[in-house]
Amino acid sequence: MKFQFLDTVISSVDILQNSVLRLNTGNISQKKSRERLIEEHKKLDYFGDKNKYLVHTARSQPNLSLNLQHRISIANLQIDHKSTENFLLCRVITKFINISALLALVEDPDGNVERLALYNWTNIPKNKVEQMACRSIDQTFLPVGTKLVIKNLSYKVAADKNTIINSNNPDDVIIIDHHNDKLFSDLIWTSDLLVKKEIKGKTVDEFRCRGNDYFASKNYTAAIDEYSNGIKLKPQNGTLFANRAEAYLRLFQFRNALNDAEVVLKYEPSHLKAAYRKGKALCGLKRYKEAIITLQHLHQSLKVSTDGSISSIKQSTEQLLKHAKILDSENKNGQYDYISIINEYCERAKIRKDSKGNDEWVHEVGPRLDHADFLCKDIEICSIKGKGRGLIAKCDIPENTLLVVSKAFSIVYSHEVLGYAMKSHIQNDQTTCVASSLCTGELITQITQKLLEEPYHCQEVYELYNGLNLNKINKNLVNVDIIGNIVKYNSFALDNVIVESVNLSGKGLWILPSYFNHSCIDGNVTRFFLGDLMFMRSLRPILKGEELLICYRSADSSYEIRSRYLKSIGIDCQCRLCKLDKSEAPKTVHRRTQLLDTVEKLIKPLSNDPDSSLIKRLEKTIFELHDLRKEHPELEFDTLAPSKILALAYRENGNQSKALSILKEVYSSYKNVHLEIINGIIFDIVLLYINLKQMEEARKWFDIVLKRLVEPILGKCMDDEDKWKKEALYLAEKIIPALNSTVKQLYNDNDNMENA
Ligand SMILES: C[S@@+](CC[C@H](N)C(=O)[O-])C[C@H]1O[C@@H](n2cnc3c(N)ncnc32)[C@H](O)[C@@H]1O
Repeated sequence: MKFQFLDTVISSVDILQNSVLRLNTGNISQKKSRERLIEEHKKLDYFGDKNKYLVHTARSQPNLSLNLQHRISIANLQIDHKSTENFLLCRVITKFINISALLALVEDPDGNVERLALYNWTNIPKNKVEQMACRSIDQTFLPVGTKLVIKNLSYKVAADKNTIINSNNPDDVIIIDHHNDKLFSDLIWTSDLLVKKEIKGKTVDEFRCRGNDYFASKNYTAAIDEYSNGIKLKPQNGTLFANRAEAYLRLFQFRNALNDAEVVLKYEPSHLKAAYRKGKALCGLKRYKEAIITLQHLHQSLKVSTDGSISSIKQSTEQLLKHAKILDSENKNGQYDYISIINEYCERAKIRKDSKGNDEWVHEVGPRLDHADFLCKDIEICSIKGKGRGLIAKCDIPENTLLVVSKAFSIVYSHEVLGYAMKSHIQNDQTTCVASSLCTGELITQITQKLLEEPYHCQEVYELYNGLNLNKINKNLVNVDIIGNIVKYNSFALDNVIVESVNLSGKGLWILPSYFNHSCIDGNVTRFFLGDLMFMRSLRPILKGEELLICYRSADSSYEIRSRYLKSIGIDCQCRLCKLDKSEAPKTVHRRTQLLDTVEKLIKPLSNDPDSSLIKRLEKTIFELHDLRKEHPELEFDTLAPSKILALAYRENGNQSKALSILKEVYSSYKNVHLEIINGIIFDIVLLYINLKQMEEARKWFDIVLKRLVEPILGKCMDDEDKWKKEALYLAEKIIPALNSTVKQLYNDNDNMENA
């Protein structure tokens, strides 16, 4: 299967190769030792394609003539530079493995080692005769010791951020054998010269120390290798298992971490660190109750211990136990401390100014938050006619009830693929489009990588693939085609929340929210993102048996845009808005398109100086747009944005009361529709009242917008209104810092705030 990301086509095999490379190679961009590279290459073998292929025959050229001056060493290769004149003389030092390209390690005469990827060497045979000639890529393919000359090579940074030599044309690779090796007969290979001193077998302790060194440099994959080598020598070594458990925790491989911690505890039940790590792994695996029992047990034994050296683990255990209890309560009761979650979010999404005043991420990745999932017991997944599965209310559900909280299975932020500087400084439609495409590609790769690491997740992910017969596929086998489809049909784009003027965008896969079906206009569930956490609440009272629906694409985008997207994911939406849109006469559709074009042209120069003729033309167009839908004014959304602009134009012309009346009219017509633009309209009303110094009215409207902004997170105010409002204000200012100055104007001293 091929995936198109902008103008780049990537095959599922390439995605698999990237994932396998990342999985098996310590993701550090630094030159690695020969030993380390060999270790990593060995691990790729497991993922190698064992099928037989028609393989290009490597050439030996008896009359090869080369200008030896153009021989280049691996150390002199330049990233992203294609060398047409120079050639590389190298020698194969590992067997080749087929993962979309043929991968092996080569050394040059100076002893430098690098990865080599040979592309376009294999073919899938078409006919029987060719099939006979097929072979597997094994030890006999360009065996270890084969000397090669490679022309036209390029040097790249691969998906795992390590370097790799690429050759795309088999004709550029020439075997150096007895026919032509005279060319290099004077050359001495450094590795041949090395005195082969007897390498003493490493001890368990040496493996442990090397593992610790890798751990300290945050290369957890390499650390795991070293600990594993030590474990092979001495399978009862508790320290190695305990250390490896921590390395697995750092890589979020909780099942592996738990296994290791349990091995230690089997032999050494009082191993404190292993018990702590077991508690952590259980939290990661969402087995909160077991985590609490483990940690309580540990806490108890630490309490009675008189050993002074354990104070730090005592403290961490107390903290982790407290956290496990919080996670358990979140999971069981849906009780979330929103203030602390928002604080945690702001901390992790922190931006600071660099010396030139540019925004700079303190955290290059994330934010990813550590909170539990929640599923309201009053809803369930059922089969829905014509839609596959969906969610149904088991009983009547009040407005603003927390239905689901879900942590992303995997999330990719735009700044992680683009770099924050690029995202913030070249923010335009094109960047957004590039970012979205890159995020999708990266999301598929990361999910693939996660499933390769922990195949037990496959089932919950594959079950999202509507229409997939799970009996027919191997649930533990990672399949990039399936993952690609799951991402296409189920991924969510992050489309809200602004913290410190940072617009976090990205894409993710959330498991439970993926079961919600779509309605353009009759959605009864809203979603709200805080980093990788998605909160879903009922938008209005929902009756028993009613389907819970979210909106995949906003109703105020045109039918053309909406339906194009919905069709791409197999939805022929039958909501009242789509039915009306579909039933419209072509003449009406054409006229609307013309009018919307006119609006577009009219509002473009508006930011300069809106004159009265422009206002008149805008009013005329808005009137006509209304008129096109006069039978169904409740389903007319085209005039929302132009009306907001019209009000702005009146305000710029000094007619604030007219601006106010336009905005208030829009609000009263659309206040029950869940559209983000309505919040902007109410906020404009607040600002107009502030300008008019009518603070009481301003505060009244501010309360309306505050509720609309914060209720999706905090829920409705239940009893203590003052407390609710204080929390709401705090959250709103964190989420939308632009509110800060408005709040100050509205409640310009602390006393007023107290009375708010
Ligand atoms: C995110 S999934 C929702 C869960 C899905 N129904 C399932 O069983 O896995 C999106 C898919 O659900 C179906 N779907 C969602 N909303 C729909 C609607 N309004 N009408 C028809 N199919 C819908 C489409 O097949 C769509 O590709």
